Amino acid sequence: MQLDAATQQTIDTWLNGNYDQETKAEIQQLVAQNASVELTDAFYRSLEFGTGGLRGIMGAGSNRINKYTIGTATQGLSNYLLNKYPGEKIKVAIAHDSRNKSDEFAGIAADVFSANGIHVYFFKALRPTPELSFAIRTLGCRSGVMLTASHNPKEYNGYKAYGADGGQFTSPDDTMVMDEVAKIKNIDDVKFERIAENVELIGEEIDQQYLDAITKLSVSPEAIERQKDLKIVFSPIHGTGITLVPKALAQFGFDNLTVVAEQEKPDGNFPTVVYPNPEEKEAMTLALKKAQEIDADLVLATDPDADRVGIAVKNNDGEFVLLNGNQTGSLLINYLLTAWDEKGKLDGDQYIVKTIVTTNLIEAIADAKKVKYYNTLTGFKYIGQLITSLQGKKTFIGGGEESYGYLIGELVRDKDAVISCAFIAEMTAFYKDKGSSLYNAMLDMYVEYGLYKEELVSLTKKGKSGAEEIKAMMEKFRSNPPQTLGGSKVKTLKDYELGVETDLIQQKQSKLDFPKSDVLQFITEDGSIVSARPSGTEPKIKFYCSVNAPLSTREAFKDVDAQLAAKIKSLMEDLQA
Ligand SMILES: O=P([O-])(O)O[C@H]1O[C@H](COP(=O)(O)O)[C@@H](O)[C@H](O)[C@H]1O
Ligand SMILES: [Mg+2]
Repeated sequence: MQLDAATQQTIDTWLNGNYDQETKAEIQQLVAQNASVELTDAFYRSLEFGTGGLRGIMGAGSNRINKYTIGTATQGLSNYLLNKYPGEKIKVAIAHDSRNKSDEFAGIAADVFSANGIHVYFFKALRPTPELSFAIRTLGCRSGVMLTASHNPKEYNGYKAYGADGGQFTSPDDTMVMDEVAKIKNIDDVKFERIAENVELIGEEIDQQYLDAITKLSVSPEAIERQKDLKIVFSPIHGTGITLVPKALAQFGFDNLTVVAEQEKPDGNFPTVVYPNPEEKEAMTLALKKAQEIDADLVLATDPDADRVGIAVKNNDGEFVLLNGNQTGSLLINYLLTAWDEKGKLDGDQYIVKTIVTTNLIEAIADAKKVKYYNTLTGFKYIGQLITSLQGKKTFIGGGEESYGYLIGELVRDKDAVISCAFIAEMTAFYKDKGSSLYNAMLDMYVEYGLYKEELVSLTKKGKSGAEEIKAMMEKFRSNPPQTLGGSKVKTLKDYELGVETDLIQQKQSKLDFPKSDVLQFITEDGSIVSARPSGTEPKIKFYCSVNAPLSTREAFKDVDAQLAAKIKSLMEDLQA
């Protein structure tokens, strides 16, 4: 069997150390089978904090999610907190989603925090990720963790780690936590013995505070009052959305909700879908079926930890169409700015946020409404960080990213599908109340600002060899960038890893004002953008394409849309040539 020395050493540590029999048996079985690929993947490194915290496949190994890696991460986080807040009675909050073992891992995190003398507010049953962010802020916690792998396949689990502001850790604290985790060389240095008096159960009282707070954000309660029978279909896709989305919609005033029965029950095997990800068309099938059956106005579906939401609306031919994250995000921002404007609430102090791989349509909308916009790197944690840095100086109206994540208001510092569902329903009611529909509101938005069409192409490359392949692809684009894309010259290259923007026509370079990140962007003379980056949560390389063209009328939509689809295809062919 061919294993490198460091990997072999880690395996030996696990086989000889204080790990339980079940774990050792799992490793020994792989050793007996000479499963060098599996062993390498499981042990060649320790799990690292990526875009969305720790995330990995469940199983034995330093590069897997198991009670030992969760325990070690929590010990590292505890050490960081104890250093940062010496002499203080530190409080943290813990929640978990519906995945297999999420509850068990949440218990381990509680054991370790409490054993370190940290007070734990422990959600006694599954809850959405955004509610954890809210709880951290409301309960004056210094940190919090959410046990979830978000929308990843069922084999995965993970650990989203939050700071005192309710946002996921960003630099320099993310590295400080990781350094503390890396310092733990021996599993015996992790305190697994729970101190029961340090663990306090929480639940309904936080739910109610959260629901009351988000209801106050509502901008168009009159429209909802008149359209309260808006027919909404909702699916939690076997996740945590069920705990709060129906209540939030009810509290906003909607009283005609149908929950997709087959997907209502939380279940870590996600038995009715291939992936529990509302970005996947297939995951929306049952919700769409229900919507057709009852002739609904709106379809909403949330991912397992209820921070993402996918939606579908009826087009003018009476068919339900799925909107992508750029469309929903643009619609939300357009609605919010319109409604704030109508109420005379825009006074120059407000702002919105998107990420660099999210549609520039949002910039066009903000410009037209004279509202300031910001771009951040991919990762909602950067949006959260920005909100915290501007808190008290400017007002955050809303923000979002292409990967189905949005947030309205400053109560939470992560994407929030509960708030988003309420506001997507509110905007649908708003346009219906004006005699239009959400679909027509989208067409009108395109007529006003131009039709922006985006597509995400991801290539999956698993394991150590996959990671190397992705690295090589990025290097190739970096050293040999495309000259033309979709028939138009590439005029700008942005390299966020080097922090440099190059004007390829004038051969001029300038600095990019962003933290370093492995992202490349090619911008053509006709305004198309292609961004390439390795995913930080899944073994994938991602290509984000964005093209746009003017749209003269609602009726011209299908033709212009088809032209833009063809353009994206040719762009992607050029890129892969
Ligand atoms: O997975 P989630 O929903 O927690 O979301 C996390 O991962 C997404 C995908 O990231 P990547 O492209 O690096 O895989 C990011 O867009 C998102 O901001 C982040 O919060
Ligand atoms: Mg999620």
